[in-house]
Amino acid sequence: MIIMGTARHVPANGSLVTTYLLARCFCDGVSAAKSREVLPTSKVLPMRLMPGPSGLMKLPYIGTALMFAPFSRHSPENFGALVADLHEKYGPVFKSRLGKDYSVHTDNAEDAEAIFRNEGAFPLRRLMTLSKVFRERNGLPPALGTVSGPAWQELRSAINPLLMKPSVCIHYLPAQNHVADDFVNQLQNPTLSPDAQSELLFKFALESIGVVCFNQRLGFLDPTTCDSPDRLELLHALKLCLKSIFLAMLGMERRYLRTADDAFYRSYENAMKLIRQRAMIYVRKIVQDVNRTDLERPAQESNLLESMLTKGNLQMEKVLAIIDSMLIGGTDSTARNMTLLIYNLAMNPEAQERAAKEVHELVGLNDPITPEALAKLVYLKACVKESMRINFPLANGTERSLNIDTVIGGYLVPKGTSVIMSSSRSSLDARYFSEPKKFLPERWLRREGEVVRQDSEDKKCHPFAYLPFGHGARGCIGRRFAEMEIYVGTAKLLQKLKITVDPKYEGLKPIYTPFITPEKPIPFIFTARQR
Ligand code: HEM
Repeated sequence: MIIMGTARHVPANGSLVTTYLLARCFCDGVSAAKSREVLPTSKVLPMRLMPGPSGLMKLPYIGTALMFAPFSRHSPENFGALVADLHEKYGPVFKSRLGKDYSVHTDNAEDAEAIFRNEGAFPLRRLMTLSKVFRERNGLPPALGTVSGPAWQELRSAINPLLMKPSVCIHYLPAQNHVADDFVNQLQNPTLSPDAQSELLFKFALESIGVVCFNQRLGFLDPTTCDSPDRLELLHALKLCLKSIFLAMLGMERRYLRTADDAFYRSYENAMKLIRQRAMIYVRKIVQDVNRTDLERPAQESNLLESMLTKGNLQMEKVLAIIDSMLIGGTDSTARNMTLLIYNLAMNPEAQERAAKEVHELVGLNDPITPEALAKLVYLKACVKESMRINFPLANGTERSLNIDTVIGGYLVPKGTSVIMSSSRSSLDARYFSEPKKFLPERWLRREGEVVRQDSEDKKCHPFAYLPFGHGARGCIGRRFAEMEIYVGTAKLLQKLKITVDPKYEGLKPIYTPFITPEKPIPFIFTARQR
């Protein structure tokens, strides 16, 4: 059985939608042979004919190395620009070597839709082999990114109700307000260098996810403790882990597969061990409380960790695996997207003023953000969405290993192949968004007494063209928390401060670490808002 994404080789008069619908019919049990019968002039070509880098670049591993400096102008941090160049050269669908195997790249939202709709019960991304190797060598149970199939589902279904439920998220709103207040207080310091501002955003993200993981403050935003050697060590370890995982995923590093003595692997392992050791310190206190019979327990989830241990019925090692994933997955991601949002608000003063006005009207000048106000901050939320559209969080987008043979761009891509869906390009594509290069939060607003741009109703806006948190059962598990942290952090910032930036910083050059970040920290200017 095959499924079809875009069919660039369908008859010229056959619309894409019709083709897709026909393809869906085939999925319902009609064979591949029949599919070709129904689309007589479509030529489903074998994957070996798919365009892509040729010659030595077709070789496993060597092909990957040759795509990067010193053989090209791209470093791994410029992976987004590299893939963009390849799309320009080879078109919307091409293949490249990422490590041992071929990966297919597509920037068609229709392909993304076809792939996601057929991903089955156990969606699969390429596994994070570096983390997998670490866990196996240390006799640890798998983490979310290192496992697939029923084992992944078992882990995910135990924590989905805890992490994806809005009531659990809202439970942390008071704590997030405090974290955001501390962040804004530190941001007002006019002597902060651009590097220090960038580091502060990272600390904000870590403190925010830390309070969720451990139900206590970690001290990253307290001026008296934030630069203590043990905290800086933890920050460094988190950054190192993420970067190492990214390099390994690109296929840039593979020696670690052979030996535990490899220097790249050693530094990753040491960082992971440090993170686990620090996490244990915070976890121990909560475990002691969970085991106490004299403490009255509230009926509502009082904190995530306690819920995982009691209601989720997870063993301690599995809980720690989840905490690792949350700390590593939830810091760079939120910090970098906040940075880009701050940048976009600075570059678009009208949007910034409208968002600030909304905050002042719904929250006031000093008050904390309540659940009711949070629900109504629609313009601020539209700014967050628009910022991630215009500066997509990842170099490309979500990846899936096909669980079924699939036709992509007219080529038959075999089951098991990894497909990278370039949302970073489709988010900026005029096929899917009107005036795609403009920062227009209004495009996301619904008709609720809001001034709505005509194109918010635009049929062009394909739901699979913009997926910053991925999609479906394997979509980002931290999405609700990430969004809440960004909304609260930004609302608190706009409540007090005005953001400006020298116009010479117009035209951002992003790099990926692996989340989007400016090539060099941008010196933002934060000034108190006039009362
Ligand atoms: C703006 C912030 C964030 C962005 C843009 C983001 C984006 C993503 C994306 C694109 C995926 C892959 C989804 C898919 O394959 O369909 C993902 C997965 C994941 N994210 Fe996030 N993320 C963010 C914040 C967070 C936070 C705060 C956490 C921690 C709670 C987190 C933890 C994870 C985990 C554990 C996975 C793997 C899920 C699985 O394999 O089942 N992320 N994220």
